[in-house]
Amino acid sequence: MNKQRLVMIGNGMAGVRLIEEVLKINKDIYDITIFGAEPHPNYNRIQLSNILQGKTHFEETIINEWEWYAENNIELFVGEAIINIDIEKQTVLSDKGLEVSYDKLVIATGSVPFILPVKGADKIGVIGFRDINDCEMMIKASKHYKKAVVIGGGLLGLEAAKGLMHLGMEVDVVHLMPHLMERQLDPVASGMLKSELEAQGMNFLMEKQTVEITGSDRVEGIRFKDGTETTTDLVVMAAGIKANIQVVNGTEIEVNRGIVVNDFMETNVDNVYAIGECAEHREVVYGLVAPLYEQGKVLAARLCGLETKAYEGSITGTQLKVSGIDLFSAGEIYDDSTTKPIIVQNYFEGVYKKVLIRENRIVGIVLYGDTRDSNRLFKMLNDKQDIADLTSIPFIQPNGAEETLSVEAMADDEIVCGCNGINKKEIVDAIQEHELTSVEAVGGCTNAGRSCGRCKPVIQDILAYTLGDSFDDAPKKKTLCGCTTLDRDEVVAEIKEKGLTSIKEVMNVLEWKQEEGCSKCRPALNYFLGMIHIDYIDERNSRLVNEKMHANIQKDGTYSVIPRMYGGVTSAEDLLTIANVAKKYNVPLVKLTGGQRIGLYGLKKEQLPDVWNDLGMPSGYAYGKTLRTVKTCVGSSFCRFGTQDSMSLGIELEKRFERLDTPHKVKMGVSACPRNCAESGIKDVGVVGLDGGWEIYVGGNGGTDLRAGDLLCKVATEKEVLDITGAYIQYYRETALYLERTSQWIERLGLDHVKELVADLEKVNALNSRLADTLNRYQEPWEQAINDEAIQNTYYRTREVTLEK
Ligand SMILES: Cc1cc2nc3c(=O)[nH]c(=O)nc-3n(C[C@H](O)[C@H](O)[C@H](O)COP(=O)(O)OP(=O)(O)OC[C@H]3O[C@@H](n4cnc5c(N)ncnc54)[C@H](O)[C@@H]3O)c2cc1C
Ligand SMILES: NC(=O)c1ccc[n+]([C@@H]2O[C@H](COP(=O)([O-])OP(=O)(O)OC[C@H]3O[C@@H](n4cnc5c(N)ncnc54)[C@H](O)[C@@H]3O)[C@@H](O)[C@H]2O)c1
Ligand code: SF4
Ligand code: FES
Repeated sequence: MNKQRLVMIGNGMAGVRLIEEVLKINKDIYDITIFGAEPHPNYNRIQLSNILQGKTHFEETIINEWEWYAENNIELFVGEAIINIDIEKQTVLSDKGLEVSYDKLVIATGSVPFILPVKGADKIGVIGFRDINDCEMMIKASKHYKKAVVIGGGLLGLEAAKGLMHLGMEVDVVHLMPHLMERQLDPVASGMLKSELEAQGMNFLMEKQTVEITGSDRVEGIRFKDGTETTTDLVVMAAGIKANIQVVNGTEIEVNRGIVVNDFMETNVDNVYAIGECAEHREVVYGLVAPLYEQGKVLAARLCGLETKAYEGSITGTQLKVSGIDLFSAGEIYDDSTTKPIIVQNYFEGVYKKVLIRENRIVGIVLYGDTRDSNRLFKMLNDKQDIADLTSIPFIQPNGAEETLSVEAMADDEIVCGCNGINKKEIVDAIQEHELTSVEAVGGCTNAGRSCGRCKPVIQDILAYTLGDSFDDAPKKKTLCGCTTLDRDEVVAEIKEKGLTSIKEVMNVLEWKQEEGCSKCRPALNYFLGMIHIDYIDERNSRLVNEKMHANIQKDGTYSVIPRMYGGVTSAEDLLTIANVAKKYNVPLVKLTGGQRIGLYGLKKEQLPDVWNDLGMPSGYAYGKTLRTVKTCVGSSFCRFGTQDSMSLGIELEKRFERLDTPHKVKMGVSACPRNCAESGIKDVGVVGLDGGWEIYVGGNGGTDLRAGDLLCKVATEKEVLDITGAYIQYYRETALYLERTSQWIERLGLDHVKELVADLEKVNALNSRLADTLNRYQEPWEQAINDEAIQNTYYRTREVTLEK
C-alpha cells in the first residue's frame, strides 16, 4: 500500500511530540515532511529561560537531533516557512518556492510575542522572548549595555528579567497591573514573590502603561501614560503571546483567537488539523506544554486510524523557573461568594498556601514557598475528588510533612511529571521492566522530565526507592544509552567475547530494550563493530546524518562540499576546477575554511553526486568522525625560521590517516618551528619542528573547551612521527568512548599512561599493525557514490517535490 504523505507546518515542541506519538503507533503509515521556520532541529523552548540564567546551553536543549529525523525518514526543511496553503489542491508553498502536496496537513506554528502597538516599538533594541535568536540577542546586548526593561510581570517577563540580571544587567520590570502574575497568583502570594525578587535585585515599576519607546535608531527610554519615564538600552516585550495563525490567512480554515479545532484537533477543512499554541479548542488557546502533549496523543491516534477518546480540555498548573522562588498555581485564584478557602500562612518561613473549595471539590490552588504538595493537590483538583472529610488545615499542611511527602507515601496514580502527565506507577514500571538506572533513561522511556525538568529530583527519588541498594552504584555507571544497562567497555567486551558481527545481533544478544536502538547507540555500535572487525560491513544507515550523506548539512537544509587539500596545499589547476564548479552550480558561498581548504556551501542534496563528479577530488571528510585536516605552515621550504619540512610531513600524515573512522573528529597540525603558525598546540595531534627533530603534542582542542596540547614525546625522524601518531590514534580508537574527543580521553586516561605506551616499541608496532589492516579497507566515498546508481537513488534523489513555476 502506498504511504500517505503527512506534512507538518512547524517544527516545535507540540508538533514534533505529535510526530513521536505517530511513530510510536505506526512507523510505516506516513511519509512525513516537516517545515520549520527556525534553522534548528526541535529544541526545548522552555529551557530558554534556563539558558539566560546560565543553567544550560542550547546544545543541551535539543530534543530531537538531526539524526532522529533522518532515522525516521522524516524529510525536514529548516529555515523555511510555509507561506500559503491551497486546500483545494492539498498543497503547501514555502517561502523558498517549494510546493509540496499532502494527504494530511498538521498546523503547529505556535505563538508569536505580543508586541505593544506603541510608538517606537520598531526601534533597534526592542525584542520579544520566544526563540533562541531572542535569547542570543539578550546575551549579546548584555555584553555591550547595562540597563534593560522587561515589559510584563508574568511568567515570561519575570524569567527574562532574572536571566538578564544573571547576565549582569540592571533590570526594571514594568507591569500594568497592581500585582505581579495576576493571572496565576492572588495578591498575597504575588506580594511575597515581589519582595523576594526585590531582595534579589529586581526593580519594579508597577501600574505603568507604556505609551512610547523613545530614542533615535536604538531604544533609549520608555515613556508611561502617567508622564513618568525610565531610561534603558534594551526592551524585552513579555506582555503575552498571540497564536501564530498567519499561515491560514486567505483560506477557509476557521480562526478565532487561534485555529479552531474540535475534540480531535480537526479544523473545519478536511484533512487539515491544528495542534499546540496555534490551536483554539473549546475557546481556549493553551500556552503550556502539558495540554499540548495531551492534544498530541489524541491527534496521533486519529491520524493512525485508532479509536481514541476525545480531548476535552485541560486544567493547567503553573510554576515559575526562577532560582530561589518556589511557587505553584492551578485553577481559580480569586475567592468569590461560591468558594471557601483554606489558607495556611507562615510569615517567618515565607510560606503561603491557599486552596479554594467549591461544593467539596478543589477548584483552585496557590502555593508559595513550599510546593511539595502541589502534585497531590493538583490531582485532587483534576479528579474532582470529594474532600468533605478532609477540609482541615492538615490536609494542605500535613503533620510530619517529610513522611507524607516521601515517594513511598505517594499514591501510584499521583502525577510526577506534570508536563508529560506521567504518574509514579508508570515510572516505577518502566524502571523495573527496562532496568533503568538514570533519570535520562526514565525520560527516554516515558518522556517524564523531558520538558521543564522540574520533576527530575522526584524521578531520582523514585529510582532510589525502586532500585533500593543497587541504586547507590547505578548513577556512577554511564550506560551507552537508555537502550541498554551496559556501558561502553562492557558492550565492546561482549562484542569481542561473543563474536557479534552486526548491530542487530548486538541488540538481540545483549537484550537491547528498544528493538531498533536509538540515535545514540546505533552510530556507536556501528563504530565499535568497525573498530573490532576488519571485515565489518559498514551500516551506512546507522551513521550520523552527515556521515551518511558524506556532506555536512547546513542550517537551511542544504549541504557543503569540501574537497581534500592535503596539508592545505593546492595548485592553480585545482583552484580552477573548484572555481568552475562554483560557477556552474551557482554555489551561494565559497569560503576558505579554518582547516586550510575551500568550502562550497549551499548545495542541494540532489546536486551532490554531480558536484563531486565535476570536482574529481577526494572527500575532505569535513563532516566525519575521522581525520579532518592536517594544517601546515610553509616551513623550511619558504620560511626563514623553518627548521623542518612541515608541509611534506603534514601531507604524509593526512594521506596516511584520511578516511579512518575514529570515535570523534581528529585534527592535526604541523609547524616547522615553535612559533607554531599551524596552531599545533591546540590540535588532537600537533607536531612542532625543532633543530634535529620533532615534538609531538596531544589532546589539544581549539573549540568550546579550549585545551592546550600536552607534550607526548620528542622524536628525531619523520618516520617516528608517523609511527607514534599511528599508535596514539589506534589506541584512541580502541579505548575511547564514542563521541569522546582526544582532549577528554587523555584526561580520563592520564597523560603518563599514554606516554608509557608510546615508549614501548612493541606496543607501538602492534598498534600500527592493527591500524594498517584497518586503513586498507576504506574506499573513497564520493567516487563510490558517483559510480553507484543505487547509492544515488537512496541518498541523493529527492522525493517528488515541485518547484513553483
Ligand atoms: C522562554 C519560555 C519559557 C517557557 N516555559 C515554559 C514552562 O516552564 N512550562 C511550560 O509548560 N511551557 C513553557 N513555555 C511555553 C512552551 O514553550 C510552549 O507552550 C510550546 O513551545 C508550544 O509548542 P508549539 O509547538 O505549539 O509552538 P512552538 O514550540 O513555538 O513551535 C512552533 C514552531 O513553528 C514554527 N513556525 C511558525 N510558523 C511557521 C511557518 N509558517 N512555517 C514553518 N514553521 C513555522 C516556529 O518557528 C516554531 O519553531 C515557555 C515558553 C517560552 C518562550
Ligand atoms: N514557567 C512557565 O510555565 C512559563 C514561563 C515562560 C513563559 N510561559 C508561557 O509563555 C507564554 C507567554 O508568557 P507571558 O508571561 O508573556 O504571558 P501572560 O499573558 O501570562 O503574562 C503577560 C503579563 O504581562 C502583563 N501586561 C500586559 N500588557 C502589559 C503592558 N502594556 N505593560 C506591562 N505589563 C503588561 C499582563 O498583566 C500579564 O501579567 C504564556 O503562555 C506562558 O504560559 C510559561
Ligand atoms: S611555524 Fe615557524 S617555520 Fe612555520 S611558518 Fe611559522 S615561523 Fe615559519
Ligand atoms: S514536570 Fe516538567 S518535565 Fe516533568
